[in-house]
Amino acid sequence: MPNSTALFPVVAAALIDDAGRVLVQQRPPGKQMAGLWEFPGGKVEPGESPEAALVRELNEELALTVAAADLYPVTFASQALSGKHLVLLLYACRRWIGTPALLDAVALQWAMPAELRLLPMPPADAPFVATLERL
Ligand SMILES: Nc1nc2c([nH]c(=O)n2[C@H]2C[C@H](O)[C@@H](COP(=O)(O)OP(=O)(O)OP(=O)(O)O)O2)c(=O)[nH]1
Repeated sequence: MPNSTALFPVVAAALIDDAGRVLVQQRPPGKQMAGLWEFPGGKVEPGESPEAALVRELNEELALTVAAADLYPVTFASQALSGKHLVLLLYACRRWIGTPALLDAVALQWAMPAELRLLPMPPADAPFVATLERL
């Protein structure tokens, strides 16, 4: 029997600066997983490519201008989440225009990949940290 669980596509970016630090943001109160630290990004809207969605989200959440060509697929997570099935695509990005602005999150911080282990993050993100440490 086919599995009818709806896929829930989400894109996220590891913005990596010249020092090798990665930008994470803290989810605001009232949202699912409030208070956890995440990679900037969000849901892929119907009809949108993952890259277009991430370019849009980085602009909406951080006021950054990013070219789709500067988004490099790194890895993904696949897990059940609230009755749906989350497919979370992680991209790396080392080039953007602008300075990250706090438009959506409670707080932003640049952290070395090893330091991310100390932050509470959504369950799907845990394997991403080890992958980023190896980049
Ligand atoms: N952006 C992001 N979302 C993540 C990460 N890890 C993780 O499990 N998620 C989950 C949390 C949410 O269930 C979903 C993203 O939804 P969201 O509510 O942040 O998306 P959005 O920015 O499009 O939000 P909105 O327009 O509905 O306010 O993916 C992550 O590292 N970054």
